[in-house]
Amino acid sequence: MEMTGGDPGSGSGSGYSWAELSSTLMSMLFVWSMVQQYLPFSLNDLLAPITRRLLAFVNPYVTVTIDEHASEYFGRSEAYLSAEAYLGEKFGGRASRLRAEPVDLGSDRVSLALDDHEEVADHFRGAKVWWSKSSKTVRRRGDPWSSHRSVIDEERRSYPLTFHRRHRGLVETAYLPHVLAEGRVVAERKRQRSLFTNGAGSEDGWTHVKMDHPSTFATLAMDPEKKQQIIEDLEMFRDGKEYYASVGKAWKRGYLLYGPPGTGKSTMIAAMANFLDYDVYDLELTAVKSNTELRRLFIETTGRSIIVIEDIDCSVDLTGKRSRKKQGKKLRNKRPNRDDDDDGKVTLSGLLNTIDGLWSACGGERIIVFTTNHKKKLDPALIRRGRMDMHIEMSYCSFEGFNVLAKNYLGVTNHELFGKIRRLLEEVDISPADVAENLMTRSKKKDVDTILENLAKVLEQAKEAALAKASLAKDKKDNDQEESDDDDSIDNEGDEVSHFNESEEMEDDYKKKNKKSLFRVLAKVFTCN
Ligand SMILES: Nc1ncnc2c1ncn2[C@@H]1O[C@H](COP(=O)(O)OP(=O)(O)OP(=O)(O)O)[C@@H](O)[C@H]1O
Ligand SMILES: [Mg+2]
Repeated sequence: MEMTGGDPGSGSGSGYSWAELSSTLMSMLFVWSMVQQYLPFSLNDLLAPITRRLLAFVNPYVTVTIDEHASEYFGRSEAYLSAEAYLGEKFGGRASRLRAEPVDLGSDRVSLALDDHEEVADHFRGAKVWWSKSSKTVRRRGDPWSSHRSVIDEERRSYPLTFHRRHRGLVETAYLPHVLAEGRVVAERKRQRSLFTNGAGSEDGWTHVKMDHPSTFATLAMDPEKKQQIIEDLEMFRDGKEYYASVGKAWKRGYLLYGPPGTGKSTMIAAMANFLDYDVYDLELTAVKSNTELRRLFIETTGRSIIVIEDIDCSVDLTGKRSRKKQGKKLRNKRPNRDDDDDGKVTLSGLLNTIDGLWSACGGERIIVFTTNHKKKLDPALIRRGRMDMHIEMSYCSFEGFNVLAKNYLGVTNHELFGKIRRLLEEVDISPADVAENLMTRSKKKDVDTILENLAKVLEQAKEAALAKASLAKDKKDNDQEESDDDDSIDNEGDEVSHFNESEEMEDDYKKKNKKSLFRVLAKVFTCN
């Protein structure tokens, strides 16, 4: 906000004639501008402060300007948005020129704001103030971090607020806080949550649609205790503005969701966003061309949002292990460094620096969520506490999880087959996605008995398949062991050990994936019968 002496525009002041004063001022200014043209520059400079003081003496009005952008490269300022919401709500029915904007993409609701150069008078505790709306085109450099110095013309709007200087204290301490608080309430009421995505062909970074995902914590199948812990953690975060300020921490929190495919990681993110009433920024890292672009995308996110990077291990070559292996042993202990910049792709250090930069530079609460199927493959620096504060494992379907799904999909909380299904779920790894798929009714007539019987059959088949695989794997391991006992010349160097472990781990994941597809096949066979 900027405060200057100024002109209240039309309307009557309190206690004397504004029209008289206005015409006197106009005449003075006119004469002064004529005289100025004939004065040398140095004299003009000398007289400028005196002129300003003289004008302030004869013009008792002060103007405070609320700009659309607090800083050149940041989004629209919160103060501006609040003032806009306040004025739209209060004068929407009275101002003669208004601008209608859809509340959101695809929305049929519109919000009303004052049109450019429109003016309205407001009254507050006996004081009269004038709001107007002005706009100007500014020329600014494009991306501040980019080496390409493009220049962009941008329309910048502002709300100048004018009042008599004797109301200055009232405006500063009571009226403006009142406008901002009221505006925030109105904006909150009208707000429609959005799902932002990048890489949709838009040059400007994010594009958004209405966020409309039905997932809630009530419909999420997982261990109830763990679920409660997460809900409490989110509540602590949401209501923790003062706490975060008091301990000197940025109001941000990171969650790492890991677990096999189909266990509800993406579903959990939607439930989190619905619970907190936050926007979601789904960041597709493979579509980000450089660290520079990544920084810009992060900075463009707004407060009260969840920034999501799904399958972080697959997105880019971010895993320390993999990159180190590629670069050779010499680099094994190298920490991600701050200097490696834009070489045309996002790097681990670029991502770390961007997160840390966002954490310290941007106000407003933000959550960042990474998801992965392979937690062990991630560089520890990426997921250390402080960046990823809470690590949440999403696991195969438990009986408690099944109960939630049965209630969601079939509307049942008990059945004679529940006991059997419980025992099978304890022995078989099946994802909630696969259970959900089996619980989907294929016809209008919901035959709960048949559906649950089919699920029990799928679980039994899966159990047999798993046993057969385990016995095959055991035979293979015994064979390998015999062969390796025969060969004493193997060099058990650390790197090779870790390589061996990793390939084993990958094989494990591969097995799990196969098991999952096996479930899918079985599910299909049974649902077709
Ligand atoms: N825990 C769960 N609770 C309720 N529904 C679930 C759960 N897990 C999976 N589902 C169902 O399965 C579908 C797929 O789940 P989701 O996309 O969340 O899995 P994911 O863990 O993100 O998998 P991936 O690792 O492949 O991304 C969801 O649309 C949802 O219907
Ligand atoms: Mg997912």
